[in-house]
Order: sequence, then structure tokens, then C-alpha cells
Amino acid sequence: MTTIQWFPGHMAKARREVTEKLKLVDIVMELVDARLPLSSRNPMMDELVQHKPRLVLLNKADLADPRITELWVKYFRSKGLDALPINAIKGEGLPKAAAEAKRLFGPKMEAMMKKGIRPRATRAMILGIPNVGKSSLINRMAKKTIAKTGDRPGVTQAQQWIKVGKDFELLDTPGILWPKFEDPQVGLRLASTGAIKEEILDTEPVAIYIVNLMNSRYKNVLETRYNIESLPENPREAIEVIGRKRGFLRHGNIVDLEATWKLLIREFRGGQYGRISLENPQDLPVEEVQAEPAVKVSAKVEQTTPVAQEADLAGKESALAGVESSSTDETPAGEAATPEVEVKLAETTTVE
Ligand SMILES: Nc1nc2c(ncn2[C@@H]2O[C@H](COP(=O)(O)OP(=O)(O)OP(=O)(O)O)[C@@H](O)[C@H]2O)c(=O)[nH]1
Repeated sequence: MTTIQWFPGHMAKARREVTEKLKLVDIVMELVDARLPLSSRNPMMDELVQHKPRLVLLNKADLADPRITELWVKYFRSKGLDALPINAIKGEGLPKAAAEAKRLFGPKMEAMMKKGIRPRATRAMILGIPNVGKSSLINRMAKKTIAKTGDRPGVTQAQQWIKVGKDFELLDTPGILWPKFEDPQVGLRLASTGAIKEEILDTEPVAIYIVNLMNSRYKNVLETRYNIESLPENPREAIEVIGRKRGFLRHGNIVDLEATWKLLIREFRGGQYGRISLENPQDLPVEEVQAEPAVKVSAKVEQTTPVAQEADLAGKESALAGVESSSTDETPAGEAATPEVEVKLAETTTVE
């Protein structure tokens, strides 16, 4: 059993801060992790952003399976949201993103001009969960132009704006929101990519999750990486074989499992297994994608696993943070054997 501890007060605070900042901008750039675009979204996003134009940026696209990223772009577009893959570190996709942001603000700008208001730069803010790449994106955009436009009065405090190109401005502090945690599988996906700190999640279930994912979706990658002819189906046995092969042995020729779990997590996060996507729109329940002509659903949905929830979790969280209880409703193949994770809310532990 693994426990993710969570402090719902953070949700409420983040929500307040984001709501204030939203008043200052014309459009929102919602940053998600291209490898797990659903688990790395915040459940409050739609409610918070409402009718403000929004651009979904699938960041870390360099680490994700490009074929699946393409499907995600179509998925979001079919939901009426503009979406683009980016790499915030290298800046790939950013000129397109800035142009798209400007385009999204176009109708409002025209309306303003009709009222005699002088045209001005499109103002945007970046929103996303921790570790999704918000600072990297801001730094990358800032590096290009460096010039800050100076203070402009905000609602509660002065805000800095970063000028990007000649008619686009970015708020220099991102809005941080939290991922949804009710679904244990979501916790494991987030932990696998590093969005949840290791201290709050045991390494063993994360390593097992990774091995299951690789075995079901990216066959033979582990075998090739560790030069093993054939790994056992059972993830625990597979981990032992990998540990032994790598020479992680303790006194008495016993495999150091802890060291092997950490190796698997480190190498997965580091991209040593190649470009891997943890979520695929084709795994979504059929009704989720049926209304979407752009997304071809070829995979049969095998089953959906009920979410193991603490009885008081949903109520407690929604009461404190105004969050609807929600989950991704899908369990991709290979995740069924993952150990159960208990998700708990805690008043004392914070997740940053
Ligand atoms: N490979 C790759 N790594 C990225 C990309 N964008 C960000 N990263 C890495 O992801 C990690 C988190 O990036 P940050 O920019 O600190 O993320 P953040 O959203 O600002 O994180 P918080 O400050 O925790 O909210 C860092 O190690 C970055 O180097 C990307 O496009 N590709």
C-alpha cells in the first residue's frame, strides 16, 4: 500500500491566486505533459478558465511517443480546444504557440478596435501543475526577448510582463494548479514522470507500474536496454532479473530491489527507454471519444477499473477546494497488475 498525502488547502489557495491573475490576461496557455495529458491536467481548469480563449500546450513532447501526441492534439481539437506540442527547453513549437495565442485573441481585439480602443499586445498566462515545465517555458520565452515591459498594476500586486515578439506579452509568474489525485493510477503516472516527489510515494509500485507499462506497450525495450533475452511477465520477477543483470547485489547474492526500483524510475524519467506516452486517447472509454471524428478509436476498451477511493476523500476535497470528484476513467492495458495505492488527504503534509 502506498500513500500519497495531500493538503487540500493548497487547492483553495491556488484557485484564488489563479482567479485573480486570470483577470489580467486575454488568453490562457494550459501546459500539460504530452506523455500524460489527462493526468497532468487540473480538474478545475474548465471551471476556472471558463470562456477565456485557451491554448493547450503539450509540453515535453520530446519525451512522448510522437504518434500518440498527434492523437492527443486531435483529441483536444475535437473538444474545441486548440492544442500544440512543444518542447519548452529547446523552444520547439513556441513561435507557433505565440502566433496561435495572438490569433485566439483576434476576435476580441477586433471588437475592442470597433469600440475605438487602440490595439495592444495579447496578454497571456501559463497555467499548469507542478513540474510540467512552466518556468522552463517562461525562461525560454524571456531569453528570446529579455526585455520586460515593466510593472503594470495587477489586482492585488504589480505584475511583471515579458514581451515576446512585438505583440504578445506573457505574465512572468505562472499559475500553479494541482493534478487530480483520486485515481491511484493517476498518482502512479505522475510519480513515474516526476510530477510527484518520491518522498511521498513508495518507489516499488512506481517501478512496477513502469515495468508493466513497458511490457504492455513498448515490448522488448527493457530487454534491449538491459541486454536480457527474455524478461519474465511478472513485473517483480522482471525487476529482480534486471537488478541481478546490473549487478545490484547485496550480501548473500540477494538483489538490491530498492536500488533496482530507483534505476528503473531514473532511466524512465531520463528518457533512456525512448519516447514513451503513458496515456493514449485510444484507451478512453468509447463514449469519451465517440463525438470526435478526428480521433480514430481502434482499440477496444477492455475494462475500466473502479477507483479505489478513501470514502471521505471526494467529499473532503470538494468541500475544501471546490473540486468535483473526477478520474480519468481508464486503466490502460498493463496497469491492472499494479499494486493498489491508497490516496489520503493529510492536514500536515504538503506536496510542492
Ligand atoms: N525533456 C524536457 N524536459 C523539460 C521540458 N520542459 C521542462 N522540462 C524539465 O522538467 C522539469 C520541470 O520543469 P520546470 O520548468 O521547473 O517546471 P514547473 O512547471 O515550473 O515546476 P514547478 O516550479 O514545480 O511548478 C525540469 O527538469 C525541466 O528541465 C521539455 O519540453 N522537455
